[in-house]
Amino acid sequence: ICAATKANGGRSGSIAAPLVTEDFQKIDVNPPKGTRDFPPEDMRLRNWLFNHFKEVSRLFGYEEVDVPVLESEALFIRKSGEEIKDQLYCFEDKSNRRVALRPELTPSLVRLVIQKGKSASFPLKWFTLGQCWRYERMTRGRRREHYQWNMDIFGVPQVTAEAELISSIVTFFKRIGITASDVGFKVSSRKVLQELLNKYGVPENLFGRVCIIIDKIEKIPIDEIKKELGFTGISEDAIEQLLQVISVKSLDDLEDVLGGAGEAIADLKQLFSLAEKFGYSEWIQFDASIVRGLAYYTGIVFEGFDRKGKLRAICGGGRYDRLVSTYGGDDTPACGFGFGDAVIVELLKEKDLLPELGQEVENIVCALDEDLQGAAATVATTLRDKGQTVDLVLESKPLKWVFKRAARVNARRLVLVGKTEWENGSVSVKVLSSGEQLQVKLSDLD
Ligand SMILES: CC(=O)Nc1cnc2ccccc2c1
Repeated sequence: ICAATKANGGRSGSIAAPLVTEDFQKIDVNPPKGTRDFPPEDMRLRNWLFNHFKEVSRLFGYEEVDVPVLESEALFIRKSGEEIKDQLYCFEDKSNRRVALRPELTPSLVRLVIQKGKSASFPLKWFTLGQCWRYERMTRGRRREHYQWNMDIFGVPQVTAEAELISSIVTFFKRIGITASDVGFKVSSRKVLQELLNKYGVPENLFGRVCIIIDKIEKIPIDEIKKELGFTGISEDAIEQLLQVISVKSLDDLEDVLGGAGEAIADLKQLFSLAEKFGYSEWIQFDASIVRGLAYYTGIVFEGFDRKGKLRAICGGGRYDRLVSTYGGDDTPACGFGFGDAVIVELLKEKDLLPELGQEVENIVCALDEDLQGAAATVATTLRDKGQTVDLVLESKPLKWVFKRAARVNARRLVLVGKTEWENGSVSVKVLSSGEQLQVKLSDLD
């Protein structure tokens, strides 16, 4: 108990102005830079969104897992020039361990898969919802945390895995009223780049770096891209070919450039035909310029976008077949996606699809005078034991106050405990919508 409260005999509030000792100064009531509080009305929207995330994951038969927000820094040290690494929220703890607040969830899931090792019965279909962090210079005023929904499949090399993941996101969108005319998915495969780099004899270990540079194609000028690609040591005409191949507009054009024999074409063709069967063809389109900004993707990559082009990517994911082995596990195929809680809310606002979520309480229970407070407590407990929500008035208040509160918490009915009724075991119930008032025996209250 802080000193100030102790000085008041352990109670704070109504006595003479609470003593504030010199030990405490006024605190800043805002949350740390780049972070958010969730007061009740924001928390209702967040729970609404997260319940849809979780319901969809369960609909698809995925199991929920959780991993710590704090991880060893080593989990996120990758030498591929990713933005996520520059912004790592890392520090040294009191035992001189290098630790980090996770910037994403996938590495932790992979760590857990390896930890489970042989005891894991594949395929694993996991989902999780967790807060992720980045440390950005506040110059950009961007957020330093967001919540991410992830669904991942371990142990399935076929494209059916990616097809099912996209289907789960389409299911989510449809549940909240978003249609294929609002959003779409751009789909490509990193095997396109891989086949091209192999053709030019570019060493495998440059693959991640090249992808990260290409991912910036819309964000920095093209000759900056060329310069950065040049630094990796790949040849001029390889660079020309690269930039040419990521601008093709259709799978057929891609086939002309790459030839029809490669895995990239085969995977993408299979994905588009599965999309037909899953019923989400009108949601997806091939877009060779999609690489995504994480180094570890190795195959199909996809991202959800708003067709008006006003917002950043809504979600994104893909196949990462080498990550488990890179971290020291067996050679396990894997794919998954991340879906943040920020852009989707902007989209819902845009489309006027934000739900109206008020507090819902079934009963307000109130004693009509203070020596019936105990009786009110009994009534509240009786109702709560029947699974009814009760807002029990905890101090004696004028009836006008009680009616105002009933309106604010959107109570369905008022349960008033009065002297005479209570003497014959009854309470008076007022249904607020109809104004109907009736005497009810406590035993009949439901
Ligand atoms: C729009 C938004 O808030 N993005 C966001 C916010 N915080 C993050 C934190 C870690 C990684 C990615 C993040 C992304």
